[in-house]
Amino acid sequence: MTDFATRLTEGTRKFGPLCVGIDPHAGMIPDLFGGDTPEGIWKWSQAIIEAAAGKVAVVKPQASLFERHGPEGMAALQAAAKAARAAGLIVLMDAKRGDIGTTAEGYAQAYLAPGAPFEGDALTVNPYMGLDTLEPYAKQAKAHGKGVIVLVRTSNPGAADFQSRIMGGAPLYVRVAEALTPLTERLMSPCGWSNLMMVIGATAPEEARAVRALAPKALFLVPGYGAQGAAAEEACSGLVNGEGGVVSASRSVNFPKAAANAGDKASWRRAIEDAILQARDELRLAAVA
Ligand SMILES: O=C(O)c1cc(=O)[nH]c(=O)n1[C@@H]1O[C@H](COP(=O)(O)O)[C@@H](O)[C@H]1O
Repeated sequence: MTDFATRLTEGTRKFGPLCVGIDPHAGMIPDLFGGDTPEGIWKWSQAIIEAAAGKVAVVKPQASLFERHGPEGMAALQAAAKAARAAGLIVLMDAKRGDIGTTAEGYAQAYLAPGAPFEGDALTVNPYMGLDTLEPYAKQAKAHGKGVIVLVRTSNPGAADFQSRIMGGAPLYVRVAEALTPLTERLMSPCGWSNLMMVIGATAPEEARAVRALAPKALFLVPGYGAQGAAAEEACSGLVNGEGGVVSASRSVNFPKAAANAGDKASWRRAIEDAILQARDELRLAAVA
């Protein structure tokens, strides 16, 4: 079994660090696919996956935007994760789970266990309830070569409300990164990177450098490039010679202007592919600059 960190590192060596988000926002799914219905978001997700396959290594479906359609939306999420993995893409399930250890077990089984209903290669989780709550995910990661993606310094403006508060002389996000050191070690991959991935927003490049110094072996998931305003150079500030993580983009590659104006599926597909290739090439250059 080739583990998450190894596959991600090989994939980003080949394609660069862009991770294509799959974020079916309300009111944004073109009528070409059936609009904002469970069937529409599935057909649209499938088309995004087809456009991304062979151009990038990694995709990140956002669970809430499927969940809002209830069971049929969750069936679309399940189908999207399955289709992406079948297309050879590495799938980061973005559900930002967090619960006490005994019930976190359920989330770990739902998203990371082999054959799980929403099986991905890795899952985003919230560490706020404590290190013990990460154990069920770590157990799946260790047993099945999966990745655990822990929020450390998020990209949103409110990240400063709690994460930047000083705690014992250092910001809370630094304390979180420090506290994750033993888990990062436990989940080390033979490739030299850990199966522990940290979320570090592209909107916080200095914080990314600070966390990289503390966590030299953790992979980074860097959201905030594109629609949230961070530039490619900022997004890549925590990468090391182009390696050590991915930069995710959702709205900028899901809903580029040219795609909104497309009158048929072929021109929609061209617009999406152009947006993916432009972001991919920009990030690939910035990652090694
Ligand atoms: O974990 C995430 O993916 C995430 C963490 C974070 O700090 N900020 C953040 O924007 N995200 C996700 O990354 C994506 C960003 O989308 P865009 O702003 O459209 O590129 C969304 O799916 C967010 O939920």
